[in-house]
Amino acid sequence: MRIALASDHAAVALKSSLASWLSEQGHDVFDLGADGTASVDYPDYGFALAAAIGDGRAERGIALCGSGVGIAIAANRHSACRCALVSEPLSAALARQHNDANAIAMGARLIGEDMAKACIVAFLTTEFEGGRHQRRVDKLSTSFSSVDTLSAKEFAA
Ligand SMILES: O=C(CO)[C@H](O)[C@H](O)[C@H](O)COP(=O)(O)O
Repeated sequence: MRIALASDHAAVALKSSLASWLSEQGHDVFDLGADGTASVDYPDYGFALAAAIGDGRAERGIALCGSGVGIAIAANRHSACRCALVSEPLSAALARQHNDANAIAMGARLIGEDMAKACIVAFLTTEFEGGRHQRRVDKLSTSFSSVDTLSAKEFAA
């Protein structure tokens, strides 16, 4: 599978370990940075990851920062990216089964390497269930500009 990884400075070491591990398993892995521990801004890397999914370079993405929160928010600004923040494998599996997530985000300051790997295994091996979930995932493609102008009442209708 073509898998993109991206992180800010807080998760460079974890990203490097995960990239090697995924490559050893035969995945086509590419690392979008960051390349060192100098302080950088997670939106730049979340956007890069989402863009790689959006233009087809990557089938899946793994986004890492200190908590996973910031880079997940950034990645999800791109309409092509459905990035789930996970810290255990069940959430990663559900993100595939119900949400057809094409990226996961994890926090390098919150979870260890073994747990990150368990989340990735669940993420890469679980299929989207479709059915009622497809309708909901389709709704996620509502454009941001449309969302911005809708009232809560219109969403519920
Ligand atoms: O986005 C985050 C918080 O939700 C990440 O944890 C970042 O990695 C973190 O904010 C970076 O913090 P730092 O103090 O600049 O290392």
